Amino acid sequence: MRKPIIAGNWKMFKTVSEAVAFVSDVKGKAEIDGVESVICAPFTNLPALVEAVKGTSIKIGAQNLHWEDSGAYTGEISGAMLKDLGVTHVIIGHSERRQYFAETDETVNKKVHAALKHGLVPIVCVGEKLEEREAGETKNVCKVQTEAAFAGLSAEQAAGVVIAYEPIWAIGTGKSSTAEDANEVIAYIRSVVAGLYGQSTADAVRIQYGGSVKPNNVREYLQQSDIDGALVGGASLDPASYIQLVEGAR
Ligand SMILES: O=C(CO)COP(=O)(O)O
Repeated sequence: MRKPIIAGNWKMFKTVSEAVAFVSDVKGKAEIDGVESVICAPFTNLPALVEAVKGTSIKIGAQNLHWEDSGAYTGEISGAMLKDLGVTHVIIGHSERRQYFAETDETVNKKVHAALKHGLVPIVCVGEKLEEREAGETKNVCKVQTEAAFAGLSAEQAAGVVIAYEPIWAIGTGKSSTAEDANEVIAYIRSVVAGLYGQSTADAVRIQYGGSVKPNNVREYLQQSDIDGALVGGASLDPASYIQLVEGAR
């Protein structure tokens, strides 16, 4: 049984005081036995959030990292730094980073290796653009991105990676993929992992859906055979909504 994982991607939202207030609102509520609940916040919030969730089952993630441990990389943050803070997860290769910050399949792969080296759970984002979907390229795009992200990983490392399938046209648009369509692509992504490592590794890898997930549709996604969680942007920012998202994965 794969443990469902709900991760909030706060993107560039919330100050430190807003982040701490959020945790006091969701404490004891966005904590459901058998569901992993992770808040992926801006770097500036991470120390205060790690402190605020102490004694709860809520975990804290970052939204990016650099692949080197240290060095002359102005403005960057390393996996070693995140681990030292008490961060447990890190989003890698979000489509916004691929689009606006020149993230490539190659840098995604380097970052996945760096995260695993430091004992961080990588949440690797893959997904197609609207024009790729319309051209019938959805599965191929996901295959190429998944294989590139996993390059050089052992089966044991691969089993610990979380994949987030996020069709780009569904992000922040309110136009979510149907649960059946998302499940079909996610099952396909699992078959790609099986092709690389065999079925038992593929069965261990957790694959989330992301893109306009809300409290009123989260359950539908999680009921599908291959969808193991959700990576949620907008609807993860409000405490009441975040609690419902975690409850929806029960
Ligand atoms: O990008 C996303 C999560 O990483 C999805 O964002 P929305 O939930 O706001 O569509």
